[in-house]
Amino acid sequence: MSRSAPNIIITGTPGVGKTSHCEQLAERTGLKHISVNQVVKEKECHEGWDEEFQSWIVDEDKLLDAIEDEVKRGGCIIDWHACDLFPKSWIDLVVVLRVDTETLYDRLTERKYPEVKMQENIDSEIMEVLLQEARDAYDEEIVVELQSNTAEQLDTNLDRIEAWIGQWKENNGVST
Ligand SMILES: Nc1ncnc2c1ncn2[C@@H]1O[C@H](COP(=O)(O)OP(=O)(O)OP(=O)(O)O)[C@@H](O)[C@H]1O
Repeated sequence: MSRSAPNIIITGTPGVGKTSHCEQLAERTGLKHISVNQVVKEKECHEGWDEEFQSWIVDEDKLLDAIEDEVKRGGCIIDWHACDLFPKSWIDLVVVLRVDTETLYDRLTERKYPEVKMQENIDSEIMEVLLQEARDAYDEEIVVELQSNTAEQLDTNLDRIEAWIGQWKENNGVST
């Protein structure tokens, strides 16, 4: 099935700014924001709640089944802190958001994250875990790393992604 608009994953360590980017990008472009957290919760794509990490234990097969039809039509912005479970054939662009350690620390402190979760996320950002995961799972040319420390960077990122969507549509013969 050919897509009428590209599918984009916006990923990164919790607190980098995925939701902020996805919501504003959806508003600007009309693409659909798929918040995986919300899908997991609403469609019960999980095997229970992890108390220590305060997060759902995701059933990936159920999750993929839940979003497959929508994603295959195209025009989805997938918002999640993991990316390698989505089939390569579904995805046109993977944006990995990055943030400085101090900024991430402040954002997670504000959210009152449990200590174990806070440390895990900060380590993960320092070790570039999500960037590596994206590079391992997708072709190099569709993986883009963008900084998300400031509101100015967020705006510039949105401009870049919006321009990329326009270019994708042109390349794929989709009128805008
Ligand atoms: N580029 C940015 N500049 C300044 N503040 C930002 C930026 N991106 C996000 N923030 C702020 O950081 C906090 C976390 O952002 P957001 O919820 O978008 O992150 P997230 O990656 O979606 O987190 P999670 O994975 O937990 O859902 C919010 O208070 C948001 O306003």
